[in-house]
Amino acid sequence: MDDRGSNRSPVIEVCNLDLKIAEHHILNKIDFTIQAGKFVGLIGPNGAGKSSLLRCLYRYVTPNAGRITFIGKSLFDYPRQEYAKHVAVVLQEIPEQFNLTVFDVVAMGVLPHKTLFSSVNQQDKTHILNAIDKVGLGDKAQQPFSHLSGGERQRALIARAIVQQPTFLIMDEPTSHLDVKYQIQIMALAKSLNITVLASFHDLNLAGALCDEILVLQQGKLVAQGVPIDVLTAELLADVYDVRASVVPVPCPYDGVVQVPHIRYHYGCQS
Ligand SMILES: Nc1ncnc2c1ncn2[C@@H]1O[C@H](COP(=O)(O)OP(=O)(O)OP(=O)(O)O)[C@@H](O)[C@H]1O
Repeated sequence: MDDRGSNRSPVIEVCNLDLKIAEHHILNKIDFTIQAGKFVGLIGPNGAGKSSLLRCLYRYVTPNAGRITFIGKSLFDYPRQEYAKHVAVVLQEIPEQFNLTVFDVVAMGVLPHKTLFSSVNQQDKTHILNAIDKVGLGDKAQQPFSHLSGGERQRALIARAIVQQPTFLIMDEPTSHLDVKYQIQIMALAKSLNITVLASFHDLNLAGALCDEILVLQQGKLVAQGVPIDVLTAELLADVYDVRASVVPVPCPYDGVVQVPHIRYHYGCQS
């Protein structure tokens, strides 16, 4: 069912956000709202500011101006553990997690839900193993995380996010190390969680097929936002990415009703 037009409560509200690093204006007066349960894609060329914006949202950097409201309260007012319960992050830089097994890494997802004196119980263990199975790593649960391939590590980190049961999932290029099967499978899995997701993408067809809404950054400015079929036009691809392409509407793979954009690039036609 297409509920893209429905009015849900906002999970994230970004207002007039500015980020400067050493006099370089990286984000410029960014405004947007993400409603609960939406799967939102963040796209834009290299250097547009996608990772910087996500870093503001997962509190790795503090913006110079503007406001980020998370479920009605300033994002920066949440105590650390409270924030960790609500927000999960999957990044493109994959840490080594020295000496830990895949199970150990995924189990970190339950920690924000534990008090100082409670430990991982049988129910948690079942939940952790289920998440490891879901991302196709069931046979590697006891292997060292450091022995996994890049794509397998990324899938383990997505399993960790599943275990964390966040309200809001932030993913920075979550498919960058994944082969095409896992690109589709992992993103479908993230979508099936029915939580609010903001994920950056370079694969615009994947973004167009998966996302309820798309935000487009160009040189630190938000230049377009809306449903994929409205945003991912040949004109936008020419203006923002400087590529020639044709865009054909096709039925959404998830509901077969909504039209999503299918992009065909015209190779060799760049200016
Ligand atoms: N710590 C930093 N110091 C100086 N400049 C930075 C810093 N971090 C990012 N930038 C600059 O900010 C701009 C946006 O970078 P960012 O990594 O957010 O872009 P992006 O859209 O995620 O790019 P990509 O698609 O290549 O990953 C770039 O020009 C980058 O060089």
